[in-house]
This record gives sequence, C-alpha cells and structure tokens, in this order.
Amino acid sequence: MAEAKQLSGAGLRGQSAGQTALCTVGQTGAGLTYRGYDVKDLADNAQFEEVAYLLLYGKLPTQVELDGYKARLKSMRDLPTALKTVLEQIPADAHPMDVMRTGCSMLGNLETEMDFSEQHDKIDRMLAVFPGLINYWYNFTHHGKRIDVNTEADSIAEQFLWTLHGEKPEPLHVEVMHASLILYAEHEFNASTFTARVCASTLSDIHSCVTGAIGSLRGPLHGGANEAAMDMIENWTSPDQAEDAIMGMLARKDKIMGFGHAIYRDSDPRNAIIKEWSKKLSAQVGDTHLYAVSERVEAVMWREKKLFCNADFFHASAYHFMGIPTKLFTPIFVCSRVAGWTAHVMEQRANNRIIRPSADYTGPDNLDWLPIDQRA
Ligand SMILES: CC(=O)SCCNC(=O)CCNC(=O)[C@H](O)C(C)(C)COP(=O)(O)OP(=O)(O)OC[C@H]1O[C@@H](n2cnc3c(N)ncnc32)[C@H](O)[C@@H]1OP(=O)(O)O
Ligand SMILES: O=C([O-])CC(=O)C(=O)O
Repeated sequence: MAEAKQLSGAGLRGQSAGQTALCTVGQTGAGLTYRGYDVKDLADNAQFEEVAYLLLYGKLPTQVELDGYKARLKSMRDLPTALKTVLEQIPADAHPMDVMRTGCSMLGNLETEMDFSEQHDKIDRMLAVFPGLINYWYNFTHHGKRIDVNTEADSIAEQFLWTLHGEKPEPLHVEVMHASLILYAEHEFNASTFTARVCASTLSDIHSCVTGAIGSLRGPLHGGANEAAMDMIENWTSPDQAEDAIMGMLARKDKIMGFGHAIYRDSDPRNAIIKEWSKKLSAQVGDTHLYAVSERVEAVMWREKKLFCNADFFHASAYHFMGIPTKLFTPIFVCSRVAGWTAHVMEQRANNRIIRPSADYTGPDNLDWLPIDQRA
C-alpha cells in the first residue's frame, strides 16, 4: 500500500483545517472516497445524480428516490427571464467561468436564500440550472441562438451536451459525462471548497459561497488546468513533437498543466478512469494523434519528474473528442463540483465556528507617524 504524501510548508499544506464526513483524499497515497465509497466504484456504476444525492442527502438513493430526485432536478431547469437578459449582456469573449460566476450571483439576486431551511432547494436549483445557464450564454453569444433549456434530457450529463449541441447526445457521450461529473464532484478541502467553507462560516448565503468557489476554481493551478492542458496538447501533431516540446518546457522550468497534485503522491485515482474513457472516445472519433500525444506527455513527465497526471489532463482530450469547446471545460467542473461545495457548506453550517486563522507578521514595527508633507 502506498504511503500518504509527506505534507508540510506553505499553502497550509499538511495542516488539518477542520473535519469532514464527505470525502477522503490520498489517505493511502492514492485513494479517493465519497462518504466511504471508492470513487472508482461510483464512476463505474453510478449516475451523477446518485452521487450528488449521496453527497447532499447522506446516502445512496433507492431507485424510487433516484427517480424522484431526477424528476425534481428536471423540473427545476428553466432559466428566469432576468437571468437570460443578464447572460445576453455578457460579451462573447468573456471567460465562461466569469459567466458562471455572474450567472450564479444573479440567480442569488433573483432567488435569494432567505433562511438556511431553504438550502436544499437552492442547491438542487443550482445543480439543475448550471448546464443550461452556461450553454444559453454560449449559444446566444457564439451562434446568435436563444436556446430552450427545457429539454427532454434525462440527466444533468445529458442536459449539458443537449443544451450545448442542440440535439439529443449519443449514449456513449452521456456515459462519459456521468463518469466525468462523478470524478469531479468532490475533493475534500481543495482551494475552491475551502473558499466555500470560509464563506459559509460567516453564515453567508449559499449563492455567495458558490460564487466565491467558482472564482477559486477558475485559476489554472486548480480547475482551469483542464483548459490549459488542452491549449498545450493541441499544439502537437505527433508524440515525438510533444516529447521535444515537453523537454524544452521542463528545461525552462515551466509548469506543465494537468500534472502534479497537492495531496496525492504517486497517482490521482481519477486519471486512470478518465484516461480509459479518452481512449474509447479517441477510437470512436478516429483520432490520429491527440490521445497518443497525451500518453507520451504522461510517460515523459513520469520519466523526467515522477509527476503524474491529475484529474484534469485526460479530461482535456476526452472533452475535446466529444466536441466540447475548450473554454467550456472548467464550467463543466462547476456543474459537478457544486454538489461537493454545497455539501461542505451544509456540513460547515451544521457545526459552525467562523474560520479565522492567524498570520505570522513579517512587516516593520514601531514606525513613527509622518505628516503627509514630510513623506518621501
Ligand atoms: C482538479 C485539480 O485542481 S488538480 C490540480 C490542477 N492543477 C494543475 O494541473 C496545475 C499544475 N500543477 C501544479 O501547479 C501543482 O502540481 C499543484 C498546484 C497541483 C500542486 O502544487 P504543490 O502542492 O505546491 O506541488 P508539490 O509540492 O508537489 O511540488 C513539488 C515540486 O514539483 C514541481 N511541480 C509540481 N507540479 C508541477 C507541474 N505540473 N509541472 C512542473 N513542475 C511541477 C513544483 O514546482 C515543485 O518544485 P520545486 O520543489 O522545485 O518548487
Ligand atoms: O484537491 C485539490 O487540491 C485539487 C483537486 O484535485 C480537486 O479539487 O479536485
């Protein structure tokens, strides 16, 4: 059994910042569990809604509960007119994560959480509405189309692809999306979830917690890495070309996006799962080089640096093979992680103390006051 990574130093690494019953990350060096279930079992067998239910309601649903939950989410998909109006004002060259952030915040203005007893309703609404929200903006600004988000899609996975492409997606793609959403759903005290918990600890509302978390996820050191990985690998048309380029980047000490992890030591358990899906999709679309390029980058990074792919790296090619524009990669992460974020918000609220650490002061002391006309 692999050992857990030795953690210390800056970035609060290795320090416990609270308790959670939702998730373990890297306890045996590589494992990931949601409420005690191995993520591989969940990704291989479950639909995303089952996992969201597990995180948010504390147990796996029965068939009746799952059917009811999916029907409830389906009934909550519509976009308020005022939200559509706001989305239509956001320019086409805006970053879609900024659109998600504004969309979530606007929803909070229109459907404010007045009391914590409303938290489940507000959370389910965000889960239901986010795929249509981003794809409404995308289709309006990129194709001049006002899409109807009230599709016949059976799931959030299907809803994302349907509202993006304007037609019922093929079953393989829906299956991949379920797995992808499950893999991204929850990850203990990562930066965006911690952001949500800090916000929750002030007893703020749920939309503020999620809006802040979206901002944290946007960065390339966190969720934005899937887009950054795609921007990188699409430059290369052969594995040899990729290897040369990676060697050059490593020599220049560039960060290679989609590699490394703050907690895992030897591997990220999500990688093998999404990599397998990427391979299947590569064969399905008749890809000539992108999967091979990705595999070579993985091999070179391990050979040269003992750095492994995190969840983001093979998500890049997998999403690309499904015809998803690169700039929508990180918003898909939002559509999934909103389950984890909000489960953490509820957990924080249930046993709250305001999160307020201390700092080691490194500035000057005992300075004398200088009137403004004497300052240099
Ligand atoms: C879903 C997710 O959010 S997963 C993370 C997505 N982010 C990325 O893929 C961005 C690229 N990766 C990284 O920047 C980092 O690996 C992080 C942010 C994920 C983790 O950061 P840390 O915990 O500080 O990494 P760690 O302590 O393991 O780094 C050890 C060394 O490896 C280097 N390293 C880590 N990742 C990379 C990388 N992707 N490329 C090149 N070098 C790297 C670090 O610079 C560090 O070198 P140093 O000791 O000379 O400074
Ligand atoms: O845990 C982390 O630091 C980042 C990560 O992989 C995630 O949030 O999925």
